[in-house]
Amino acid sequence: MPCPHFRLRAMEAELLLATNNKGKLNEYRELLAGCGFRLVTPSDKGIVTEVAETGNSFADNAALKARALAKASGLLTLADDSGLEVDALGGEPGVRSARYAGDNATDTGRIDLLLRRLETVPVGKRTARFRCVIAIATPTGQVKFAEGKIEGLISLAPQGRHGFGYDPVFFLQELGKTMAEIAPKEKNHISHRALAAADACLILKDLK
Ligand SMILES: O=P(O)(O)OP(=O)(O)OP(=O)(O)OC[C@H]1O[C@@H](n2cnc3c(O)ncnc32)[C@H](O)[C@@H]1O
Ligand SMILES: [Mg+2]
Repeated sequence: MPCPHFRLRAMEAELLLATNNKGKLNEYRELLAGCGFRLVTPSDKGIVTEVAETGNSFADNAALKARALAKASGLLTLADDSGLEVDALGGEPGVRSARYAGDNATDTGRIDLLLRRLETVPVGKRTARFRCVIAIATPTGQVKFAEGKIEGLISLAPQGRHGFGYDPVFFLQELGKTMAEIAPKEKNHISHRALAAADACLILKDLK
């Protein structure tokens, strides 16, 4: 007799996670686990699409990615555009967070550039926030949004091995640790993405 759990999962509709970022994917697998969809990736579906992130806001770029992949796959699709805003840099790198040190740069390269640009900025003026905007698109092009943010300080040097991107230099004052020093489960309780995903989950449950 087939396992009842298997039968339940087989009935769940698919939700495409439109991202090429493994760090985001890992986080969403946990964050969206109870939202009633079977999560699939572009590579699961054999879809290779690089969407040009030409928007001026996280919301515009999230919608561009979600719409393009929903159209290509015929599936309900969730995309995330996120990044770091540093007050002393007038909000940079912002929507350019992934491309901050050039198209082929690594996380380490981006962090090095950020720390160099902040070399003369004292600790008290290194305020920053991570923002995340989620766009959920239907194959017919309708889009709903959810968003979240978390405040922190840019540290003087990288610390910690968890997470991805700018996590090693994002210092959480209340915890006295960087985002890369806390366990993935803990990040998934407090992060910009966790807050956005909680709202996205309500939207998804509504769409079922
Ligand atoms: O567009 P996709 O394919 O989803 O992947 P991406 O890495 O290009 O993602 P974005 O365009 O949204 O760029 C966001 C960048 O901001 C940074 N970032 C976003 N969320 C982060 C987080 O939780 N921790 C650390 N850095 C983060 C990281 O460098 C990302 O590459
Ligand atoms: Mg991107």
